[in-house]
Amino acid sequence: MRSLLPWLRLIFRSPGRLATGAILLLLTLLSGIGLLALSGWFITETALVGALLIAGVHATINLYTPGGGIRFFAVARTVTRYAERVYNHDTVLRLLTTIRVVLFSQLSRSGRSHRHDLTGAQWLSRLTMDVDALDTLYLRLIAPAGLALLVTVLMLLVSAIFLNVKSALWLALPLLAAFLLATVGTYLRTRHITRRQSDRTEQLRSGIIEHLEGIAELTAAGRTGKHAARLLRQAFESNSDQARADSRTGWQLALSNMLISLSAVAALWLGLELFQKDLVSGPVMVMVPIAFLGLAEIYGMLPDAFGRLGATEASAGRLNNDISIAEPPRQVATPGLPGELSLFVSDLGIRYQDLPPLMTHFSLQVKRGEHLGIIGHSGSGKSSLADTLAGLIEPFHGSLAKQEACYLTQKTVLFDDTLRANLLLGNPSATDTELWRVLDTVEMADRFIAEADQLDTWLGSAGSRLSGGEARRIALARVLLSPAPLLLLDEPFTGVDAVTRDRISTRLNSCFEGRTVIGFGHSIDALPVVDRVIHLVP
Ligand SMILES: Nc1ncnc2c1ncn2[C@@H]1O[C@H](COP(=O)(O)OP(=O)(O)OP(=O)(O)O)[C@@H](O)[C@H]1O
Repeated sequence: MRSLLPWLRLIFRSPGRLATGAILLLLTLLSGIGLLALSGWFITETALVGALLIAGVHATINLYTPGGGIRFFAVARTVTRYAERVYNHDTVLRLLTTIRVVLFSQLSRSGRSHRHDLTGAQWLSRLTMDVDALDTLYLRLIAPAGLALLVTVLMLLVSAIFLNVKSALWLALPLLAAFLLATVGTYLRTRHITRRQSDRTEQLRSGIIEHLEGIAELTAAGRTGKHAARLLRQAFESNSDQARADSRTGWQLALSNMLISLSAVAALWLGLELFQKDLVSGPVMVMVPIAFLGLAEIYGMLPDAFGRLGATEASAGRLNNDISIAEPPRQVATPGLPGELSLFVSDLGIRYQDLPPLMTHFSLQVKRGEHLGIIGHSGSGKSSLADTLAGLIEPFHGSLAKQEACYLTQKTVLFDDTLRANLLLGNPSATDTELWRVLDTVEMADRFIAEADQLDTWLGSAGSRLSGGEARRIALARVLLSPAPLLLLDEPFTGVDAVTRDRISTRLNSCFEGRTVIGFGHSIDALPVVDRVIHLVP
């Protein structure tokens, strides 16, 4: 339950809205109960008056006031239900916005090192599922449970007034039991299953995304069937949990409904005793039990909501974990940058989560306009260092100061958009002439001049309409367009053949003039021309 606390605090940030929504829900429920109770009273009254008239006894009945009351409750029920739905769903959408904004602003502060274990699609799927589980916490669970208690107390007061206090106390017993069965009982009986089911669903969704992303590799290895069979098994396990939880929730609902019906029968029985002693009238004797039946509407909402509470806790736990790793950024000194330097790094330490440090006491000074190559074996920490210099990974100690930098990451990232839009990300004010010039530098101008749409050619999802080496050169062109004085290039020529690479390297010299460039690669050949080289040794 504790996992829900931060989210409950967030939900109760606007108590006025929540209270208004609850009042509208209460009015809907009371209109429904009023409609049932008054109709029961009226039908009994007319039946009794009819019987008296048949027996030749003089009797009169006022048809208009109760008839008007019944119409009032019927209209009020419809109107308040409509208003309640519109208002409360608007509240839920607002809550969703608040939760998303808070969550994403916290996550965006987290270092890249914390996000490596899931792909973008897996993150999206997981966060959507977990946030969706939270947004109905108030409307499905808190408001109905609170109102069920309130309406129950009101009903007991009505019984105390129309019957007597002793009857009300007797009637409180089955209602209290129905409430506990529908809420705490359902939660306790389903929480382990639904928590496990939530984890399994999360793993299944993640597995399906992985399957789709790796379908080419799986097909090539002839493992599609085996992989799909594993997913089907996971889906079966998740569905079995769901079925088990649904069955338990169904039983709780049935038992709680049975107790409400029992309370109605008990109210009739207690009323009958009072009727026989002439302490209540016949219509009142019928009205109270019928009003009790109206409680089934609000009680009926509870088992489903409490049956999902375990899954909601699991979602909240996962989100809390994401946020806790997202905060707080470590305090790394950012000294002033001496005028002649582009980058100053002193005593830097890099570490992934709780793993042993990847790098300690790393110091480096790069002069403005200098072209530096940092080379090392695979796994020596080049990309981690580049991420740290770019500010994507928070170092655990040391100090770092740099000029404004533009970073070509090791992974080529292109957006499902036009060539122009992809390039303009590097410099939104670049002219078409500048775009063609930079395309020429990376030897991609001819490729797109031949296209009908030229700069407006669509690149496809993640640049899927380009070869690996072509996509890399477009990503490089985007970085070259940036006006940043410091460029960080992680393996800039991945996928580009050696002859093309050498030609582009020569052209890059003029682009790099006056700018500081730090290239990261396995060997000096993999980088543009550099003035100085550093070897990273793991
Ligand atoms: N998110 C992460 N969590 C834990 N360890 C990581 C993470 N990312 C990288 N590492 C580890 O850090 C080490 C350095 O990785 P890094 O990617 O920086 O090396 P690299 O020199 O760029 O390698 P390559 O040339 O193969 O790209 C490796 O041992 C790698 O397994």
